Amino acid sequence: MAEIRLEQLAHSYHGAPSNPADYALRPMDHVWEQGGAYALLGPSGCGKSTLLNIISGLLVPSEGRVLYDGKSVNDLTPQQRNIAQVFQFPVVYDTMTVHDNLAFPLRNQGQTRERIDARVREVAEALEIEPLLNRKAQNLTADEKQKVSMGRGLVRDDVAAILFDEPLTVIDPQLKWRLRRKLKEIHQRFNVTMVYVTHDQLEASTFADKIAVMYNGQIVQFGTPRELFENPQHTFVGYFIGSPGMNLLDIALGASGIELEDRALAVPDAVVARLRQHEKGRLQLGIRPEFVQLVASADAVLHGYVDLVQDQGTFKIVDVRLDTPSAPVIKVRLEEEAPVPDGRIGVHFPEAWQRFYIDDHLVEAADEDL
Ligand SMILES: Nc1ncnc2c1ncn2[C@@H]1O[C@H](COP(=O)(O)OP(=O)(O)OP(=O)(O)O)[C@@H](O)[C@H]1O
Repeated sequence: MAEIRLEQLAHSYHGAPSNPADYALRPMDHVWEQGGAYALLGPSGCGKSTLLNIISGLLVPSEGRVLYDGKSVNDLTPQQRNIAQVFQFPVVYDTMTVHDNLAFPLRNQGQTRERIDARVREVAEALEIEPLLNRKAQNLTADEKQKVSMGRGLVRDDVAAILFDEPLTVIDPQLKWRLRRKLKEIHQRFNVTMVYVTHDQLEASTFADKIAVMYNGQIVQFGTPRELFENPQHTFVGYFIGSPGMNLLDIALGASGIELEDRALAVPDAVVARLRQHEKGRLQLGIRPEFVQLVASADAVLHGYVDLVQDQGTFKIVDVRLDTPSAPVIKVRLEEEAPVPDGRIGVHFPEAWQRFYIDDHLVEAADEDL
């Protein structure tokens, strides 16, 4: 097990990168602590696989260093790095039994037969594949093969880390949830550093204690699921995490305070003063659909009409179109039983849940603002 540290790491697939857009990974510093359960979450093409392959040694970074427990591994092969990697599609030896597939990495290390058998049984039991141990891998379903692939990653207890690259893609949706929980249990039991790549926020938050959100070749936030939900450091995190994502509204700093088009919003003076300290840039107000309140028309400065109601079974998503000149839509998440208001309604953003962004980055509240 190891701490994995990235130092000014960057990668470009172009021979001679000349601008930031030429980089699949932009310069980053990051630490995965020893024994942690982490997810690397982001949309397709943001650089997740590139980063994982650099950590495992399948890809040589064009800039920066990867350190395991403080030592650079840039010049080491994947084998020398002692990393286990589980890919999207199962990697198993079809002609071998499940037992022999799991035993293979240990036999390569020359471990004793007793030790191998004990460890194979332990891992098979954790993954609930004990009944399959004597079956040939070629006769297994895709789900079962992927469990064997995971088992091959878990079976060695000397690995620096286990990297999972969207490992549940081929798994039946019914089984996915169970396997994610299983992986979490296995993490707690074996205490090994795990990095789990996914584009699915639910998958990330059920597995990981901390999630690194990637966007455009950068880690834009590293935090617990709760931190990502309550305090998105970047508008992308606000938009990507949550169901639906955060409402983001263009606002301006006027003489009297924060203005949303032709309306003056109720924002504490200290927050307005703080925003005024910043250079010019695109200013946005973010508010999660869970925190928007629909109130009596007389009690609000913003008003609108319900445009659309989507019943999700356990909650409702209501689109409210504001009656400001550009008529933006605000998403509001309501309890399943809550009534949907009729006619002109007031829309209120509680101060505690207002977040402000300049050029997509959160403007942190100063202690005295809180
Ligand atoms: N071998 C390659 N040669 C050139 N460009 C590449 C190569 N591999 C990836 N890229 C580009 O690098 C960027 C990051 O790709 P990467 O596969 O790391 O993203 P990802 O987040 O893992 O996406 P996905 O979830 O679709 O696998 C993308 O723009 C991709 O087109």
